[in-house]
Amino acid sequence: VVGTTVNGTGTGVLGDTKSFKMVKSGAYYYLQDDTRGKGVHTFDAKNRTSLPGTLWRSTDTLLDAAYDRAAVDAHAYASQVYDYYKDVFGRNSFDNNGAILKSVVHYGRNYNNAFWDGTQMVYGDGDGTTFTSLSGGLDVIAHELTHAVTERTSNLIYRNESGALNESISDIFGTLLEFHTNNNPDYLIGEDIYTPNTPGDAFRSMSDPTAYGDPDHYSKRFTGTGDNGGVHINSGIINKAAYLLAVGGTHYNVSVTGIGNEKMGQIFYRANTTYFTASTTFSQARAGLVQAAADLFGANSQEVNSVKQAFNAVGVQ
Ligand SMILES: O=C(O)[C@H](CCc1ccccc1)CC1(C(=O)N[C@@H](Cc2c[nH]c3ccccc23)C(=O)O)CCCC1
Ligand SMILES: [Ca+2]
Ligand SMILES: [Ca+2]
Ligand SMILES: [Zn+2]
Repeated sequence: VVGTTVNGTGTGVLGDTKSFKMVKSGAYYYLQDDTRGKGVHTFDAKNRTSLPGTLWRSTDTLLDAAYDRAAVDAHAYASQVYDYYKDVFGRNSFDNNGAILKSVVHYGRNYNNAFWDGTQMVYGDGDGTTFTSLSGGLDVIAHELTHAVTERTSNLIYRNESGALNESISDIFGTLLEFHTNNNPDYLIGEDIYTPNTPGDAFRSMSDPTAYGDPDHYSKRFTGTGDNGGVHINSGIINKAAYLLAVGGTHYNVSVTGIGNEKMGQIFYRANTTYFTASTTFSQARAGLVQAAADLFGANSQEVNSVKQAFNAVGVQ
């Protein structure tokens, strides 16, 4: 819509208060942020599955009803992910040309998932037991938006090893968003929205993928056809390598010197946007990450050595 920017405030999925930009047009206020790129727009699918639904409209700037919570987080967290890519990597939205960030909430009925469909981020409300509204997890939103970045850069094929690499990159930046914004950061994925009645669990772990049945070494990779050849399963191998690269540690008797989250993120961002291609395998990813680290820190740097150690530790040469 065409209108004037105003400040909105609201309650998120976890009951936390946050502020965001809205546009006032006539008598209504919309979840439209005109201050970031070409805009951040949040829609309401009204529990149906036609997309994108309608641009979120309110009669005031206070979104504190239960039905508003999913939209508040989708809008505020999408803005935070926009700011991260702009401030940290100088990337203006997923297309690096300010593309409008579209989010849709209240998709379907009790829909226990979320996805990037090539045009927008779509979030279900969950069934209230296995999941609560999936836009309530900053790591989930950054995960989905990173699929858009990957699609516009390496465009890693969403199947087998390139797909698991695609998945891991999304988990990595989902996690880096939590640390960058200091939003209860951890190396778990989906902890804020998974099993709302059970604290401390998640559906994936980067620090210990085996905690949720995912492999933490190449010798344990899934070779079946399910899950597009295990894209959400074998991502554990790269997730573990990324965790070790950032934090350090000894894994299967291989010691890795940690270099910190920021440098790990820089290396993965540069590799994904410069060296990875649609068909990049785990082994080729190692080479691309080594090259990215060399570009950033020098061929004989600790960072380069730590990338090699991390991939040795998960059995990828
Ligand atoms: O973006 C993705 O990789 C996932 C997209 C899944 C999807 C793909 C195509 C159509 C619909 C849904 C969504 C997320 C995901 O990892 N989903 C996993 C785990 C999961 C979520 N909800 C589930 C319900 C049942 C089984 C598994 C799941 C999956 O779909 O495998 C990412 C972060 C949070 C949810
Ligand atoms: Ca997390
Ligand atoms: Ca839980
Ligand atoms: Zn994903």
